This record gives sequence, C-alpha cells and structure tokens, in this order.
Amino acid sequence: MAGSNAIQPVFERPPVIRVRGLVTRFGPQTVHDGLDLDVRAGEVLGVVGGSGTGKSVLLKEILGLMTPAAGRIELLGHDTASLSRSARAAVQTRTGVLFQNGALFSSMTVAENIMLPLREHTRLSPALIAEVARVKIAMAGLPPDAGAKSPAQLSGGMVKRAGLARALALDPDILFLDEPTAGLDPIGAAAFDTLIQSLQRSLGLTVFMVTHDLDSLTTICDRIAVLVDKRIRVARLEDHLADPHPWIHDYFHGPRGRAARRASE
Ligand SMILES: Nc1ncnc2c1ncn2[C@@H]1O[C@H](COP(=O)(O)OP(=O)(O)OP(=O)(O)O)[C@@H](O)[C@H]1O
Repeated sequence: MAGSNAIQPVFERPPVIRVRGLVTRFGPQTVHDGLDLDVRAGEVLGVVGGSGTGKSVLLKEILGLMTPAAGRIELLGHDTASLSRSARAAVQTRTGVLFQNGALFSSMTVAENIMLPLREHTRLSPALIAEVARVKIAMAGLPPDAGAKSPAQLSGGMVKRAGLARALALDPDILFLDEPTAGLDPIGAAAFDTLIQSLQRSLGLTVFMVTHDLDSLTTICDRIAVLVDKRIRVARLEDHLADPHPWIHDYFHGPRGRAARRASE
C-alpha cells in the first residue's frame, strides 16, 4: 500500500518490481540479455542508458505491454506472465504511467482524460469521479480551469502535468515516467522534478523514471539504473562515479554530468 513503508529504510524494503534473467529480442537484435533488476518500495529509480539500449522496451515489458523472449518479471509480487486477464488488469490499476508525449486523448478534455480510468476501474458516482479529477488536477499543479480545456490548448509542460494527473487517477503504488522532462525548458523541468519529488514523498510512491535528464538524476533519484552491455547496473550516484565502465564514466564525468552535480551540490 502506498505510504505504508514510510519508516522502513528503502534498502530494507521488499522489491515491488523484480526482474530476473530478462532477454529481449527483435529478430536478430538482442536488446536485453540476462538483465536483473529490483526496484524497492518507495524509492525513486532513474533509468538511463544510451539511445536504443532498451529503456522504453523494459518499461513496457514490466507493464505487460510487451512480452520478453525469456526471463521473469514480478510486479507488486505477481509474475506478470502467469496472470489471468482480470488479475493483470487489477495489478495495472496499481500502476500509473506518464508516457513521453502525455498520451492524452485529444478529443477529450483534460478532466475527461483523468476521469476515464476512474470510470473504467471504479464504481464511484459521476459526481465523485468529477471531484477526484479536480483533486488530481490540483495535485499536478494545474489551475482549476485546465480541466475544461483540450490537450491542444495546453503548453507542453501543462500536457505533462495533465498526463501526470491521469497517471495518479487511481492512487497507484508505482508511478512509471518515460522521459518526463524531455521537451521542457530548464525551469519547467526543474519545477516538474520538484513536483514528482513532493508527490513521491507525500503519497509514498515508488517511481520508475526513464530519463536522459542529468539534473533529475542528481536531484530526485535515490538510485540510478544504467543500461549497459544489455544488462543493468543499479547503484547510487556516488558509486556510479567510481565505475570505470567507459559509457558510465563518460556519462557521469562528462561536462553535463559535472554541471548537474555542481548544481545539486
Ligand atoms: N516493436 C519493435 N520492433 C522492433 N524493434 C524494436 C521495437 N521496439 C523497440 N525496438 C528496438 O529495440 C531497441 C531498444 O528500443 P527502446 O525504445 O527501448 O530504446 P531506448 O533505450 O528507450 O532509446 P531512446 O533513449 O533513444 O528512447 C531499439 O534498437 C529499437 O529499435
């Protein structure tokens, strides 16, 4: 349950995502080869890696949107491969996802987009559903009048917030974010990071965040998962800084990595 682990240190908590021996192939291309990963309840995990290393595919496999060639994925204690359709849907309601472009339905208002999962997965009355949507709009830092607007009427940053409000609609335990700050200016990106951090703390969320944004990694992530050599190395930033792997070294010690660390210090 979100928030129930508040006093237990993160490193002692059980994993809410457990991946073992994951293999992903597309034709002759092997993207993941024996990848293992544990994500603990209540942590903010940043997921980085070079372009095409399989970050988005990993996210989709954990969510059950893609099927790996081999390996085992447990989400909130359930083996995703052996779930019935209804059990899979029940687990999915405990996760919220913000895709890169917000993935809102353009023909609906922001409020209608947020109400959709509530209509599909709860038996709340229409009045209560509308009230929950208003609360989520406020939680995502949007003004109340944003609910009546269509996604096309919003700025890029507001679309991200609307997508976040929808991801939070069902009070998920785990929030998946796919490059949440991509396309935002530095001030908008920093504001979004602060929002994610305050929501994570107040709601006790586990956050799985695919990102290229070194500022997000240094400011809000508890641990960083780096996809290299078709597997994942998870560590805290300090430990990655001492990793001699060429990609990891160049990534964290390059000019942008140094600037992000200086800014967070
Ligand atoms: N449906 C698919 N069919 C075939 N190949 C795919 C498919 N989805 C992804 N791939 C390939 O798998 C690899 C990993 O893709 P993925 O989108 O996960 O990369 P990524 O690490 O998220 O990259 P980026 O940082 O550029 O977004 C890429 O080479 C991509 O072309």
